[in-house]
Amino acid sequence: MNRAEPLGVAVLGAGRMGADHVRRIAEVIGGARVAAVADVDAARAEAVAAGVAGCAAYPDPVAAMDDPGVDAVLIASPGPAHEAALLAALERRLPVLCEKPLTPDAAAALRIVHAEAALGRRLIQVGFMRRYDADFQRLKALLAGGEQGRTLLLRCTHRNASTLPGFTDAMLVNDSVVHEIDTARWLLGQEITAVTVHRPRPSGRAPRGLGDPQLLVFETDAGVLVDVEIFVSCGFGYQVRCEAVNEGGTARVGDDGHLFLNAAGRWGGVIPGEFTERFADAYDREVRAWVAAVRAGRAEGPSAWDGYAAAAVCEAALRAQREGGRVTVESAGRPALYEGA
Ligand SMILES: NC(=O)C1=CN([C@@H]2O[C@H](COP(=O)(O)OP(=O)(O)OC[C@H]3O[C@@H](n4cnc5c(N)ncnc54)[C@H](O)[C@@H]3O)[C@@H](O)[C@H]2O)C=CC1
Ligand SMILES: O=C1[C@@H](O)[C@H](O)[C@@H](O)[C@H](O)[C@H]1O
Repeated sequence: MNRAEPLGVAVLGAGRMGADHVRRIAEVIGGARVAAVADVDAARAEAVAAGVAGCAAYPDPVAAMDDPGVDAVLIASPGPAHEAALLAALERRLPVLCEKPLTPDAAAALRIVHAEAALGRRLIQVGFMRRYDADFQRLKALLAGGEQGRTLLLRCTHRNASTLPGFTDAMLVNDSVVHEIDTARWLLGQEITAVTVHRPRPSGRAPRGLGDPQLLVFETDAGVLVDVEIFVSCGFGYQVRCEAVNEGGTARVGDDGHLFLNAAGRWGGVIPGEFTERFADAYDREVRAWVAAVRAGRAEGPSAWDGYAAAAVCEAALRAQREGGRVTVESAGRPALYEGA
């Protein structure tokens, strides 16, 4: 599908991420234009579309996909709305960039994998944007190079300053830890096979009903342990760190790239406030790569299978949260479409 004219994108969901992706496509990346915006909150869709020349607003996401100017879809509605939007896009053979999680549960994710596999070609990329972050890419290259030997442990920290009321234990896994699940699979090239969840006493800052922070320990099929501190009401900013403990050294990303000072008996740096700031460059690279691939008729980046694999691990983590103990991950067979990907 090599094409000269810009790719016409329908953005579904005009909330925080959707509005930011609209700005990114309209003003930052080139090669694409926002042809339509849809939000079940019609006023929100209209307000966002009004800022973009030639962009139509719809209250119905399917109507937006059917806009004549639309060649591809970016899904930025909440996770539970993803399955319906993905199936409608696949039915129309429209390439999709779907914000994480692919779906909040493994059964729905598997339905998407099977629907795409039945078409015989990849149309879906999942928005695991850390794969596009320069620091994480450096860490991946270092691990792949093998100069520090085999990785033994991956130690992850994921902190948000605060979260909205209504954030649940399940969202802690499906919306937040899902990033570490994908990051670990991608960095290590291994599958996660089991998970245990540990809960300290909850912070007084956590929204009512949320057990925050939590410590999740994942085991991979090659015997690596991945621990994740998830703390979504830490109060002081947005902090994502990942340290690989290898046979011959350690390598960490997370603070580098930001100002780090030593001064008069103190050390420290600047902590970004939000993911939109910390991963701004990764989101730009992600959407730019998606547009370039779609315009060239290719599919790349995290696949629907990666979305399913993460959902299967999330499901095991939710069971571990509820029931305690060590829970093994149950995974379906990988369709041929995703072999070697
Ligand atoms: N990659 C990343 O770092 C991040 C990804 N996300 C993901 O982005 C997606 C959206 O998250 P936010 O923008 O934070 O949520 P939000 O709540 O700010 O916005 C969601 C918008 O979707 C609309 N909406 C609800 N149902 C819809 C439907 N069926 N069709 C179309 N629009 C619908 C809502 O009215 C709202 O305007 C989620 O999948 C979330 O997990 C969110 C934050 C960061
Ligand atoms: O994807 C994201 C949010 O949905 C999630 O709620 C946050 O915890 C993550 O840090 C952010 O990257």
